[in-house]
Amino acid sequence: MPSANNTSTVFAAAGAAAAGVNDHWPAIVASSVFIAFTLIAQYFFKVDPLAGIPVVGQGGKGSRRRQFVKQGGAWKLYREGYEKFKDGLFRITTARETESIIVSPKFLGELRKLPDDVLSFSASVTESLQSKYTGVKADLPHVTETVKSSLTPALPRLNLEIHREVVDSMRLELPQSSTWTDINLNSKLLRIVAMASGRVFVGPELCRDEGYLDAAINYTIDLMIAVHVVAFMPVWLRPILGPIIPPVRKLHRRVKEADEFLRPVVTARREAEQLPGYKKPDDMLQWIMNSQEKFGLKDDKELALNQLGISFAAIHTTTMTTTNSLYTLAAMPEVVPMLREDVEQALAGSDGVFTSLAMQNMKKLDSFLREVLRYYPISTSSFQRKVLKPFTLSNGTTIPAGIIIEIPAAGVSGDPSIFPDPEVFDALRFYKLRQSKSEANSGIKAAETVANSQFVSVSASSLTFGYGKHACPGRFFAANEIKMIMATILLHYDIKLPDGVTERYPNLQMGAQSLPDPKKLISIRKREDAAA
Ligand code: HEM
Repeated sequence: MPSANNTSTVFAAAGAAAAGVNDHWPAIVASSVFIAFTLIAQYFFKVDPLAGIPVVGQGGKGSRRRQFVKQGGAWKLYREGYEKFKDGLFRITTARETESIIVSPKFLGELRKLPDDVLSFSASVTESLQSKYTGVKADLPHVTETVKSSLTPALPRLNLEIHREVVDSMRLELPQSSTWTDINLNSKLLRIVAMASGRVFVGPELCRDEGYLDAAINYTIDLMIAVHVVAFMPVWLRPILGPIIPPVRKLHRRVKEADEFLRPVVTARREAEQLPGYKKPDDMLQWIMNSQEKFGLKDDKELALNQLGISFAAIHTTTMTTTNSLYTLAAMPEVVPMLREDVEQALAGSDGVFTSLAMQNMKKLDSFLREVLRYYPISTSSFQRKVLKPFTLSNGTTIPAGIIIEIPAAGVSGDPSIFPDPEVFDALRFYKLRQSKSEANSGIKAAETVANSQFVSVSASSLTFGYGKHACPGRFFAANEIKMIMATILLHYDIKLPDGVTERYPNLQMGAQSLPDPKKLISIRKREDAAA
Protein backbone atom coordinates (compact mmCIF):
# COMPACT_ATOMS: atom_id res chain seq x y z
CA MET A 1 0.00 0.00 0.00
CA PRO A 2 1.42 3.51 -0.84
CA SER A 3 1.83 5.90 2.12
CA ALA A 4 0.27 9.50 2.16
CA ASN A 5 3.71 10.96 1.51
CA ASN A 6 4.31 8.74 -1.43
CA THR A 7 0.87 9.48 -2.80
CA SER A 8 1.50 13.24 -2.90
CA THR A 9 4.86 12.69 -4.56
CA VAL A 10 3.18 10.56 -7.25
CA PHE A 11 0.55 13.29 -7.86
CA ALA A 12 3.25 15.97 -8.02
CA ALA A 13 5.23 13.99 -10.55
CA ALA A 14 2.09 13.34 -12.62
CA GLY A 15 1.25 17.06 -12.60
CA ALA A 16 4.75 18.01 -13.73
CA ALA A 17 4.60 15.42 -16.49
CA ALA A 18 1.22 16.73 -17.69
CA ALA A 19 2.61 20.28 -17.80
CA GLY A 20 5.60 19.01 -19.77
CA VAL A 21 3.31 17.29 -22.28
CA ASN A 22 1.30 20.50 -22.72
CA ASP A 23 4.53 22.39 -23.50
CA HIS A 24 5.88 19.84 -25.97
CA TRP A 25 2.82 18.34 -27.60
CA PRO A 26 3.62 19.56 -31.16
CA ALA A 27 7.00 17.86 -30.99
CA ILE A 28 5.46 14.66 -29.55
CA VAL A 29 2.82 14.49 -32.27
CA ALA A 30 5.46 15.08 -34.96
CA SER A 31 7.75 12.34 -33.66
CA SER A 32 4.81 9.89 -33.27
CA VAL A 33 3.82 10.48 -36.90
CA PHE A 34 7.43 9.97 -37.94
CA ILE A 35 7.76 6.68 -35.99
CA ALA A 36 4.44 5.37 -37.36
CA PHE A 37 5.46 6.26 -40.90
CA THR A 38 8.85 4.56 -40.49
CA LEU A 39 7.21 1.37 -39.20
CA ILE A 40 4.69 1.29 -42.04
CA ALA A 41 7.40 2.02 -44.60
CA GLN A 42 9.57 -0.75 -43.12
CA TYR A 43 6.67 -3.18 -43.40
CA PHE A 44 5.88 -2.32 -47.01
CA PHE A 45 9.34 -1.59 -48.37
CA LYS A 46 11.56 -3.86 -46.30
CA VAL A 47 13.95 -5.96 -48.31
CA ASP A 48 12.95 -9.59 -47.98
CA PRO A 49 16.28 -11.39 -47.42
CA LEU A 50 14.84 -14.44 -49.23
CA ALA A 51 13.50 -12.46 -52.19
CA GLY A 52 16.20 -13.68 -54.60
CA ILE A 53 15.42 -17.35 -53.90
CA PRO A 54 12.68 -18.78 -56.13
CA VAL A 55 9.57 -20.18 -54.47
CA VAL A 56 8.10 -23.53 -55.45
CA GLY A 57 4.33 -23.92 -55.06
CA GLN A 58 1.34 -21.80 -55.99
CA GLY A 59 -0.18 -18.82 -54.17
CA GLY A 60 0.58 -17.38 -50.75
CA LYS A 61 2.13 -19.09 -47.74
CA GLY A 62 -1.13 -20.63 -46.53
CA SER A 63 -1.94 -22.12 -49.90
CA ARG A 64 1.62 -23.44 -50.32
CA ARG A 65 1.44 -25.05 -46.86
CA ARG A 66 -1.79 -26.81 -47.89
CA GLN A 67 -0.09 -28.10 -51.06
CA PHE A 68 2.71 -29.47 -48.88
CA VAL A 69 0.52 -31.35 -46.41
CA LYS A 70 -1.84 -32.98 -48.89
CA GLN A 71 -1.12 -36.64 -49.80
CA GLY A 72 1.96 -36.76 -52.05
CA GLY A 73 2.05 -32.93 -52.24
CA ALA A 74 5.41 -32.43 -50.55
CA TRP A 75 7.10 -34.93 -52.86
CA LYS A 76 5.66 -33.16 -55.91
CA LEU A 77 6.97 -29.78 -54.69
CA TYR A 78 10.48 -31.06 -53.98
CA ARG A 79 10.56 -32.89 -57.35
CA GLU A 80 9.46 -29.76 -59.21
CA GLY A 81 12.04 -27.65 -57.34
CA TYR A 82 14.84 -30.11 -58.04
CA GLU A 83 14.00 -30.29 -61.76
CA LYS A 84 14.08 -26.50 -62.08
CA PHE A 85 16.83 -25.47 -59.67
CA LYS A 86 18.93 -28.51 -58.90
CA ASP A 87 22.24 -26.60 -59.02
CA GLY A 88 20.97 -23.67 -56.99
CA LEU A 89 18.43 -22.98 -54.26
CA PHE A 90 14.66 -22.88 -53.93
CA ARG A 91 12.10 -22.21 -51.20
CA ILE A 92 9.33 -24.43 -49.92
CA THR A 93 6.69 -23.75 -47.29
CA THR A 94 6.45 -26.86 -45.13
CA ALA A 95 4.15 -27.74 -42.23
CA ARG A 96 6.63 -26.03 -39.89
CA GLU A 97 6.40 -22.38 -38.88
CA THR A 98 9.80 -21.72 -40.39
CA GLU A 99 10.37 -21.47 -44.13
CA SER A 100 12.73 -24.03 -45.74
CA ILE A 101 15.43 -23.30 -48.26
CA ILE A 102 16.40 -26.32 -50.30
CA VAL A 103 20.08 -26.16 -51.21
CA SER A 104 21.87 -28.05 -53.98
CA PRO A 105 24.09 -30.88 -52.70
CA LYS A 106 27.00 -29.23 -54.48
CA PHE A 107 27.21 -26.87 -51.48
CA LEU A 108 27.52 -29.72 -48.96
CA GLY A 109 31.31 -29.43 -48.82
CA GLU A 110 31.10 -25.86 -47.52
CA LEU A 111 28.01 -26.44 -45.37
CA ARG A 112 29.61 -29.29 -43.45
CA LYS A 113 32.39 -26.96 -42.29
CA LEU A 114 30.01 -24.54 -40.57
CA PRO A 115 29.93 -24.87 -36.76
CA ASP A 116 26.83 -25.86 -34.78
CA ASP A 117 26.24 -22.29 -33.59
CA VAL A 118 25.73 -21.28 -37.23
CA LEU A 119 23.97 -24.36 -38.60
CA SER A 120 22.24 -26.34 -35.88
CA PHE A 121 21.10 -29.98 -36.09
CA SER A 122 19.56 -29.97 -32.62
CA ALA A 123 17.63 -26.70 -33.16
CA SER A 124 16.11 -28.22 -36.28
CA VAL A 125 15.10 -31.42 -34.44
CA THR A 126 13.79 -29.34 -31.52
CA GLU A 127 11.50 -27.50 -33.91
CA SER A 128 10.40 -30.69 -35.72
CA LEU A 129 9.47 -32.33 -32.41
CA GLN A 130 7.67 -29.21 -31.12
CA SER A 131 9.88 -29.58 -28.04
CA LYS A 132 8.68 -26.28 -26.56
CA TYR A 133 5.25 -27.85 -26.09
CA THR A 134 5.84 -31.61 -26.06
CA GLY A 135 8.67 -31.19 -23.55
CA VAL A 136 10.73 -33.76 -25.46
CA LYS A 137 14.43 -33.05 -25.30
CA ALA A 138 15.73 -33.42 -28.83
CA ASP A 139 19.36 -32.99 -28.00
CA LEU A 140 20.87 -36.09 -26.37
CA PRO A 141 24.60 -35.67 -27.11
CA HIS A 142 25.68 -38.49 -24.79
CA VAL A 143 23.50 -40.97 -26.73
CA THR A 144 25.26 -39.92 -29.93
CA GLU A 145 28.65 -40.10 -28.23
CA THR A 146 27.94 -43.54 -26.71
CA VAL A 147 26.80 -44.92 -30.08
CA LYS A 148 29.99 -43.58 -31.68
CA SER A 149 32.52 -44.42 -29.02
CA SER A 150 31.05 -47.60 -27.49
CA LEU A 151 28.43 -49.23 -29.72
CA THR A 152 30.08 -49.14 -33.15
CA PRO A 153 33.51 -50.32 -31.91
CA ALA A 154 31.74 -53.11 -29.93
CA LEU A 155 30.00 -54.59 -32.98
CA PRO A 156 32.70 -57.17 -33.84
CA ARG A 157 32.41 -58.67 -30.34
CA LEU A 158 28.61 -58.26 -30.05
CA ASN A 159 27.55 -59.53 -33.48
CA LEU A 160 27.26 -63.11 -32.22
CA GLU A 161 24.83 -62.08 -29.44
CA ILE A 162 22.84 -59.81 -31.74
CA HIS A 163 22.55 -62.56 -34.34
CA ARG A 164 21.36 -65.02 -31.69
CA GLU A 165 18.64 -62.56 -30.64
CA VAL A 166 17.66 -61.97 -34.29
CA VAL A 167 17.23 -65.72 -34.90
CA ASP A 168 15.40 -66.31 -31.59
CA SER A 169 13.05 -63.36 -32.06
CA MET A 170 12.31 -64.46 -35.62
CA ARG A 171 11.48 -67.93 -34.31
CA LEU A 172 9.15 -66.34 -31.76
CA GLU A 173 7.46 -63.93 -34.16
CA LEU A 174 7.34 -65.66 -37.57
CA PRO A 175 5.31 -68.77 -38.49
CA GLN A 176 7.44 -71.91 -38.31
CA SER A 177 5.28 -73.96 -40.63
CA SER A 178 6.34 -75.09 -44.09
CA THR A 179 2.95 -74.10 -45.53
CA TRP A 180 2.42 -70.53 -46.74
CA THR A 181 0.97 -68.15 -44.14
CA ASP A 182 0.04 -64.49 -44.66
CA ILE A 183 1.44 -62.17 -41.98
CA ASN A 184 1.49 -58.47 -41.26
CA LEU A 185 5.20 -58.12 -41.86
CA ASN A 186 5.74 -54.62 -40.49
CA SER A 187 4.30 -55.37 -37.05
CA LYS A 188 6.38 -58.55 -36.79
CA LEU A 189 9.53 -56.72 -37.83
CA LEU A 190 8.93 -53.99 -35.27
CA ARG A 191 9.09 -56.59 -32.49
CA ILE A 192 12.08 -58.43 -34.04
CA VAL A 193 14.03 -55.17 -34.45
CA ALA A 194 13.05 -53.99 -30.94
CA MET A 195 14.21 -57.28 -29.37
CA ALA A 196 17.47 -57.51 -31.32
CA SER A 197 18.24 -53.81 -30.71
CA GLY A 198 17.12 -54.18 -27.09
CA ARG A 199 19.74 -56.89 -26.61
CA VAL A 200 22.33 -54.14 -27.14
CA PHE A 201 20.39 -51.19 -25.70
CA VAL A 202 19.08 -52.62 -22.40
CA GLY A 203 20.61 -56.10 -22.20
CA PRO A 204 19.22 -59.63 -21.94
CA GLU A 205 17.23 -58.92 -18.73
CA LEU A 206 14.83 -56.58 -20.52
CA CYS A 207 15.04 -57.05 -24.28
CA ARG A 208 12.00 -59.37 -24.41
CA ASP A 209 10.12 -57.70 -21.57
CA GLU A 210 6.70 -56.55 -22.81
CA GLY A 211 7.04 -53.22 -20.96
CA TYR A 212 10.31 -52.50 -22.74
CA LEU A 213 8.94 -53.63 -26.13
CA ASP A 214 5.86 -51.46 -25.71
CA ALA A 215 8.02 -48.42 -24.93
CA ALA A 216 10.59 -49.13 -27.65
CA ILE A 217 7.89 -49.48 -30.32
CA ASN A 218 5.12 -47.13 -29.20
CA TYR A 219 6.97 -44.16 -27.71
CA THR A 220 7.86 -43.02 -31.25
CA ILE A 221 4.24 -43.37 -32.37
CA ASP A 222 2.96 -41.44 -29.34
CA LEU A 223 5.54 -38.73 -29.91
CA MET A 224 4.55 -38.36 -33.56
CA ILE A 225 0.87 -38.12 -32.58
CA ALA A 226 1.67 -35.38 -30.02
CA VAL A 227 3.77 -33.48 -32.58
CA HIS A 228 0.92 -33.61 -35.12
CA VAL A 229 -1.73 -32.48 -32.65
CA VAL A 230 0.44 -29.51 -31.62
CA ALA A 231 1.25 -28.68 -35.25
CA PHE A 232 -2.45 -28.39 -36.05
CA MET A 233 -3.07 -25.88 -33.23
CA PRO A 234 -2.96 -22.14 -33.90
CA VAL A 235 0.46 -20.84 -32.88
CA TRP A 236 -0.95 -18.58 -30.10
CA LEU A 237 -2.76 -21.51 -28.47
CA ARG A 238 0.26 -23.82 -28.35
CA PRO A 239 1.89 -22.43 -25.17
CA ILE A 240 -1.45 -22.63 -23.35
CA LEU A 241 -2.77 -26.01 -24.47
CA GLY A 242 0.33 -27.76 -25.85
CA PRO A 243 1.80 -28.99 -22.54
CA ILE A 244 -1.52 -30.26 -21.16
CA ILE A 245 -3.15 -32.06 -24.10
CA PRO A 246 -3.60 -35.84 -23.54
CA PRO A 247 -1.00 -36.95 -26.16
CA VAL A 248 1.67 -34.83 -24.45
CA ARG A 249 0.65 -36.08 -21.00
CA LYS A 250 0.98 -39.63 -22.38
CA LEU A 251 4.61 -38.90 -23.25
CA HIS A 252 5.28 -37.98 -19.60
CA ARG A 253 3.67 -41.26 -18.54
CA ARG A 254 5.94 -43.11 -20.98
CA VAL A 255 9.03 -41.61 -19.30
CA LYS A 256 7.70 -42.63 -15.89
CA GLU A 257 7.01 -46.20 -17.07
CA ALA A 258 10.44 -46.49 -18.70
CA ASP A 259 11.98 -45.29 -15.45
CA GLU A 260 9.98 -47.92 -13.54
CA PHE A 261 11.12 -50.87 -15.64
CA LEU A 262 14.75 -49.71 -15.85
CA ARG A 263 15.30 -48.80 -12.19
CA PRO A 264 15.24 -52.35 -10.72
CA VAL A 265 17.78 -53.47 -13.34
CA VAL A 266 19.97 -50.43 -12.65
CA THR A 267 19.77 -51.03 -8.87
CA ALA A 268 20.54 -54.74 -9.26
CA ARG A 269 23.54 -53.92 -11.42
CA ARG A 270 24.84 -51.37 -8.89
CA GLU A 271 24.49 -53.89 -6.05
CA ALA A 272 26.20 -56.61 -8.08
CA GLU A 273 29.12 -54.26 -8.73
CA GLN A 274 30.04 -54.62 -5.04
CA LEU A 275 30.51 -58.39 -5.44
CA PRO A 276 34.01 -59.66 -6.13
CA GLY A 277 34.60 -60.87 -9.68
CA TYR A 278 31.41 -59.21 -11.03
CA LYS A 279 31.62 -58.65 -14.77
CA LYS A 280 29.69 -55.61 -15.94
CA PRO A 281 27.19 -56.24 -18.77
CA ASP A 282 28.27 -55.15 -22.23
CA ASP A 283 25.34 -53.00 -23.37
CA MET A 284 24.25 -49.40 -23.93
CA LEU A 285 22.53 -49.10 -20.54
CA GLN A 286 25.76 -50.07 -18.81
CA TRP A 287 27.98 -47.88 -21.01
CA ILE A 288 25.85 -44.85 -20.18
CA MET A 289 25.77 -45.83 -16.46
CA ASN A 290 29.59 -46.03 -16.56
CA SER A 291 29.74 -42.45 -17.88
CA GLN A 292 26.87 -40.97 -15.87
CA GLU A 293 29.18 -38.69 -13.92
CA LYS A 294 31.13 -37.60 -16.99
CA PHE A 295 27.87 -36.82 -18.83
CA GLY A 296 26.43 -35.00 -15.79
CA LEU A 297 23.40 -37.33 -15.60
CA LYS A 298 22.74 -37.00 -11.87
CA ASP A 299 19.20 -38.35 -11.84
CA ASP A 300 18.63 -41.99 -12.92
CA LYS A 301 15.51 -40.79 -14.74
CA GLU A 302 17.93 -39.55 -17.40
CA LEU A 303 18.73 -43.19 -18.17
CA ALA A 304 15.08 -43.71 -19.11
CA LEU A 305 15.07 -40.56 -21.27
CA ASN A 306 18.17 -41.78 -23.06
CA GLN A 307 16.64 -45.19 -23.72
CA LEU A 308 13.51 -43.63 -25.16
CA GLY A 309 15.69 -41.31 -27.26
CA ILE A 310 17.67 -44.16 -28.73
CA SER A 311 14.52 -46.18 -29.43
CA PHE A 312 13.12 -43.16 -31.24
CA ALA A 313 16.26 -42.91 -33.41
CA ALA A 314 16.65 -46.63 -34.06
CA ILE A 315 13.55 -48.83 -34.03
CA HIS A 316 11.18 -47.42 -36.65
CA THR A 317 13.95 -46.27 -39.01
CA THR A 318 15.49 -49.77 -39.04
CA THR A 319 12.08 -51.46 -39.32
CA MET A 320 10.95 -49.25 -42.21
CA THR A 321 14.14 -49.99 -44.11
CA THR A 322 13.77 -53.74 -43.52
CA THR A 323 10.08 -53.68 -44.50
CA ASN A 324 10.94 -51.75 -47.68
CA SER A 325 13.59 -54.37 -48.46
CA LEU A 326 11.33 -57.36 -47.84
CA TYR A 327 8.36 -55.91 -49.75
CA THR A 328 10.79 -55.48 -52.67
CA LEU A 329 12.26 -58.96 -52.29
CA ALA A 330 8.79 -60.54 -52.19
CA ALA A 331 7.97 -58.82 -55.48
CA MET A 332 11.29 -59.85 -57.12
CA PRO A 333 11.58 -63.62 -56.72
CA GLU A 334 14.18 -63.66 -59.53
CA VAL A 335 16.84 -62.01 -57.32
CA VAL A 336 16.39 -64.45 -54.42
CA PRO A 337 18.73 -67.26 -55.63
CA MET A 338 21.50 -64.75 -56.37
CA LEU A 339 21.22 -63.09 -52.94
CA ARG A 340 20.95 -66.46 -51.19
CA GLU A 341 24.18 -67.60 -52.86
CA ASP A 342 25.89 -64.30 -51.90
CA VAL A 343 24.99 -64.86 -48.23
CA GLU A 344 26.02 -68.53 -48.30
CA GLN A 345 29.39 -67.69 -49.86
CA ALA A 346 30.10 -64.92 -47.36
CA LEU A 347 29.22 -67.19 -44.43
CA ALA A 348 31.26 -70.09 -45.84
CA GLY A 349 34.37 -68.02 -45.12
CA SER A 350 33.48 -67.70 -41.42
CA ASP A 351 32.13 -71.19 -40.65
CA GLY A 352 28.58 -69.84 -40.75
CA VAL A 353 29.25 -67.19 -38.07
CA PHE A 354 27.89 -63.66 -38.64
CA THR A 355 31.20 -61.85 -38.19
CA SER A 356 31.65 -58.24 -39.29
CA LEU A 357 33.84 -59.46 -42.15
CA ALA A 358 31.25 -61.99 -43.32
CA MET A 359 28.61 -59.24 -43.42
CA GLN A 360 30.96 -56.92 -45.32
CA ASN A 361 31.43 -59.72 -47.83
CA MET A 362 27.69 -59.93 -48.53
CA LYS A 363 28.32 -57.43 -51.32
CA LYS A 364 25.33 -58.30 -53.52
CA LEU A 365 22.97 -58.11 -50.54
CA ASP A 366 24.60 -54.78 -49.61
CA SER A 367 24.00 -53.51 -53.16
CA PHE A 368 20.35 -54.64 -53.04
CA LEU A 369 19.83 -52.82 -49.74
CA ARG A 370 21.60 -49.69 -50.99
CA GLU A 371 19.32 -49.73 -54.06
CA VAL A 372 16.30 -49.99 -51.73
CA LEU A 373 17.48 -46.80 -49.97
CA ARG A 374 17.88 -45.08 -53.35
CA TYR A 375 14.63 -46.31 -54.90
CA TYR A 376 12.46 -45.91 -51.78
CA PRO A 377 13.96 -42.90 -49.96
CA ILE A 378 12.31 -42.59 -46.56
CA SER A 379 12.41 -38.81 -46.73
CA THR A 380 12.43 -36.40 -49.61
CA SER A 381 15.00 -34.24 -47.87
CA SER A 382 18.10 -34.71 -45.75
CA PHE A 383 20.60 -32.64 -43.73
CA GLN A 384 17.92 -30.46 -42.13
CA ARG A 385 19.58 -27.70 -40.13
CA LYS A 386 18.32 -24.50 -38.51
CA VAL A 387 20.32 -21.41 -39.39
CA LEU A 388 21.27 -19.61 -36.16
CA LYS A 389 23.62 -17.04 -37.69
CA PRO A 390 23.59 -15.73 -41.25
CA PHE A 391 26.24 -17.02 -43.65
CA THR A 392 27.08 -16.61 -47.33
CA LEU A 393 27.39 -19.46 -49.82
CA SER A 394 30.16 -19.53 -52.43
CA ASN A 395 27.65 -18.42 -55.11
CA GLY A 396 27.15 -15.18 -53.15
CA THR A 397 23.71 -15.98 -51.67
CA THR A 398 23.36 -14.96 -48.04
CA ILE A 399 21.24 -17.29 -45.96
CA PRO A 400 19.58 -15.39 -43.10
CA ALA A 401 19.24 -16.64 -39.54
CA GLY A 402 15.98 -18.24 -38.47
CA ILE A 403 15.23 -20.48 -41.42
CA ILE A 404 15.72 -24.19 -42.06
CA ILE A 405 17.98 -25.47 -44.82
CA GLU A 406 17.66 -28.92 -46.37
CA ILE A 407 19.24 -31.01 -49.14
CA PRO A 408 16.87 -32.59 -51.73
CA ALA A 409 17.78 -36.24 -51.08
CA ALA A 410 15.02 -37.85 -53.18
CA GLY A 411 15.82 -35.53 -56.12
CA VAL A 412 19.40 -36.76 -56.05
CA SER A 413 18.30 -40.42 -55.86
CA GLY A 414 16.18 -40.03 -58.99
CA ASP A 415 18.63 -37.90 -60.99
CA PRO A 416 19.63 -39.65 -64.27
CA SER A 417 22.90 -37.71 -64.42
CA ILE A 418 23.90 -39.37 -61.13
CA PHE A 419 22.12 -42.74 -61.42
CA PRO A 420 21.51 -43.87 -65.04
CA ASP A 421 17.97 -45.22 -65.61
CA PRO A 422 16.89 -44.16 -62.13
CA GLU A 423 13.37 -45.54 -62.67
CA VAL A 424 14.80 -49.08 -62.90
CA PHE A 425 15.31 -51.00 -59.66
CA ASP A 426 18.68 -52.60 -60.30
CA ALA A 427 19.58 -54.91 -57.42
CA LEU A 428 23.22 -55.03 -58.52
CA ARG A 429 23.59 -51.33 -59.43
CA PHE A 430 26.03 -50.59 -56.60
CA TYR A 431 27.74 -54.00 -56.78
CA LYS A 432 28.53 -53.37 -60.47
CA LEU A 433 29.71 -49.86 -59.66
CA ARG A 434 32.07 -51.18 -57.02
CA GLN A 435 33.39 -53.91 -59.34
CA SER A 436 33.81 -51.78 -62.47
CA LYS A 437 35.26 -48.76 -60.70
CA SER A 438 37.72 -50.74 -58.69
CA GLU A 439 38.88 -52.50 -61.87
CA ALA A 440 39.15 -49.25 -63.85
CA ASN A 441 40.73 -47.16 -61.12
CA SER A 442 43.25 -47.84 -58.52
CA GLY A 443 44.39 -46.42 -55.22
CA ILE A 444 42.44 -43.59 -53.62
CA LYS A 445 39.85 -43.23 -56.42
CA ALA A 446 38.86 -46.90 -56.28
CA ALA A 447 38.66 -46.75 -52.49
CA GLU A 448 36.45 -43.66 -52.75
CA THR A 449 34.03 -45.37 -55.16
CA VAL A 450 33.80 -48.41 -52.92
CA ALA A 451 33.16 -46.17 -49.91
CA ASN A 452 30.41 -44.25 -51.75
CA SER A 453 28.51 -47.30 -53.01
CA GLN A 454 27.73 -49.09 -49.78
CA PHE A 455 24.62 -49.28 -47.64
CA VAL A 456 26.31 -47.21 -44.92
CA SER A 457 27.80 -44.63 -47.33
CA VAL A 458 27.37 -40.97 -46.55
CA SER A 459 28.13 -38.66 -49.47
CA ALA A 460 26.52 -36.01 -51.68
CA SER A 461 24.74 -38.85 -53.54
CA SER A 462 24.05 -41.05 -50.46
CA LEU A 463 21.94 -38.96 -48.13
CA THR A 464 19.68 -41.46 -46.31
CA PHE A 465 21.79 -41.18 -43.17
CA GLY A 466 22.31 -37.42 -43.41
CA TYR A 467 25.67 -35.83 -43.92
CA GLY A 468 28.56 -34.25 -42.01
CA LYS A 469 29.27 -34.42 -38.30
CA HIS A 470 25.70 -35.32 -37.36
CA ALA A 471 25.33 -38.10 -39.94
CA CYS A 472 23.62 -41.09 -38.33
CA PRO A 473 26.12 -42.77 -35.98
CA GLY A 474 23.85 -45.84 -35.68
CA ARG A 475 24.02 -46.82 -39.35
CA PHE A 476 26.71 -49.47 -38.85
CA PHE A 477 24.61 -51.19 -36.20
CA ALA A 478 21.49 -50.83 -38.38
CA ALA A 479 23.33 -52.29 -41.39
CA ASN A 480 24.41 -55.37 -39.43
CA GLU A 481 20.98 -55.91 -37.94
CA ILE A 482 19.21 -55.54 -41.31
CA LYS A 483 21.71 -57.88 -42.99
CA MET A 484 21.19 -60.46 -40.24
CA ILE A 485 17.40 -60.33 -40.71
CA MET A 486 17.62 -60.42 -44.51
CA ALA A 487 20.18 -63.25 -44.50
CA THR A 488 18.09 -65.29 -42.04
CA ILE A 489 15.02 -64.83 -44.24
CA LEU A 490 16.98 -65.79 -47.37
CA LEU A 491 18.50 -68.89 -45.78
CA HIS A 492 15.61 -70.19 -43.69
CA TYR A 493 12.35 -68.83 -45.11
CA ASP A 494 10.60 -68.30 -48.45
CA ILE A 495 8.59 -65.12 -48.93
CA LYS A 496 6.24 -63.94 -51.68
CA LEU A 497 3.40 -61.53 -52.30
CA PRO A 498 0.07 -63.04 -51.18
CA ASP A 499 -2.06 -64.73 -53.84
CA GLY A 500 -3.79 -62.16 -56.04
CA VAL A 501 -1.21 -59.39 -55.37
CA THR A 502 0.87 -58.83 -58.49
CA GLU A 503 2.98 -55.77 -57.72
CA ARG A 504 5.12 -54.44 -54.92
CA TYR A 505 3.04 -52.44 -52.48
CA PRO A 506 3.38 -48.71 -53.16
CA ASN A 507 4.76 -46.62 -50.30
CA LEU A 508 2.66 -44.05 -48.47
CA GLN A 509 3.80 -40.45 -48.77
CA MET A 510 3.05 -38.37 -45.69
CA GLY A 511 4.47 -34.87 -45.72
CA ALA A 512 8.15 -35.18 -46.54
CA GLN A 513 8.24 -38.83 -45.41
CA SER A 514 7.61 -42.00 -47.39
CA LEU A 515 6.89 -45.24 -45.58
CA PRO A 516 6.10 -48.81 -46.52
CA ASP A 517 2.39 -49.40 -45.99
CA PRO A 518 2.34 -50.94 -42.47
CA LYS A 519 -1.00 -52.70 -43.02
CA LYS A 520 0.04 -54.98 -45.89
CA LEU A 521 0.43 -58.76 -45.79
CA ILE A 522 3.31 -60.93 -46.99
CA SER A 523 3.22 -64.71 -47.47
CA ILE A 524 5.93 -66.62 -45.66
CA ARG A 525 6.89 -70.24 -45.01
CA LYS A 526 9.78 -72.05 -43.39
CA ARG A 527 12.14 -73.65 -45.91
CA GLU A 528 12.06 -77.41 -45.50
CA ASP A 529 15.73 -77.92 -46.24
CA ALA A 530 16.86 -75.34 -43.71
CA ALA A 531 17.12 -75.44 -39.95
CA ALA A 532 17.54 -72.13 -38.16
C1 HEM B 1 18.06 -47.58 -41.29
C2 HEM B 1 18.03 -47.03 -40.09
C3 HEM B 1 18.36 -45.60 -39.80
C4 HEM B 1 18.18 -44.47 -40.56
C5 HEM B 1 17.60 -44.39 -41.97
C6 HEM B 1 18.67 -43.35 -39.79
C7 HEM B 1 18.68 -42.03 -40.24
C8 HEM B 1 19.20 -40.97 -39.52
C9 HEM B 1 19.27 -39.62 -40.01
C10 HEM B 1 18.76 -39.12 -41.36
C11 HEM B 1 19.82 -38.86 -39.04
C12 HEM B 1 20.09 -37.33 -39.11
C13 HEM B 1 21.46 -37.12 -39.77
C14 HEM B 1 21.71 -35.74 -40.34
O1 HEM B 1 20.80 -34.92 -40.37
O2 HEM B 1 22.86 -35.48 -40.79
C15 HEM B 1 20.12 -39.72 -37.92
C16 HEM B 1 20.67 -39.30 -36.74
C17 HEM B 1 20.88 -40.14 -35.65
N1 HEM B 1 20.70 -41.50 -35.62
FE1 HEM B 1 20.04 -42.68 -37.13
N2 HEM B 1 19.10 -43.80 -38.58
C18 HEM B 1 18.94 -45.16 -38.54
C19 HEM B 1 19.26 -46.01 -37.50
C20 HEM B 1 19.81 -45.62 -36.30
C21 HEM B 1 20.16 -46.51 -35.22
C22 HEM B 1 20.01 -48.03 -35.25
C23 HEM B 1 20.64 -45.73 -34.20
C24 HEM B 1 21.17 -46.15 -32.85
C25 HEM B 1 21.81 -47.25 -32.62
C26 HEM B 1 20.61 -44.35 -34.64
C27 HEM B 1 21.02 -43.27 -33.91
C28 HEM B 1 21.04 -41.96 -34.36
C29 HEM B 1 21.45 -40.83 -33.53
C30 HEM B 1 21.90 -40.89 -32.07
C31 HEM B 1 21.36 -39.69 -34.34
C32 HEM B 1 21.67 -38.23 -33.94
C33 HEM B 1 23.09 -37.89 -34.37
C34 HEM B 1 23.63 -36.59 -33.74
O3 HEM B 1 23.08 -36.17 -32.71
O4 HEM B 1 24.63 -36.06 -34.25
N3 HEM B 1 20.09 -44.32 -35.92
N4 HEM B 1 19.74 -41.00 -38.25
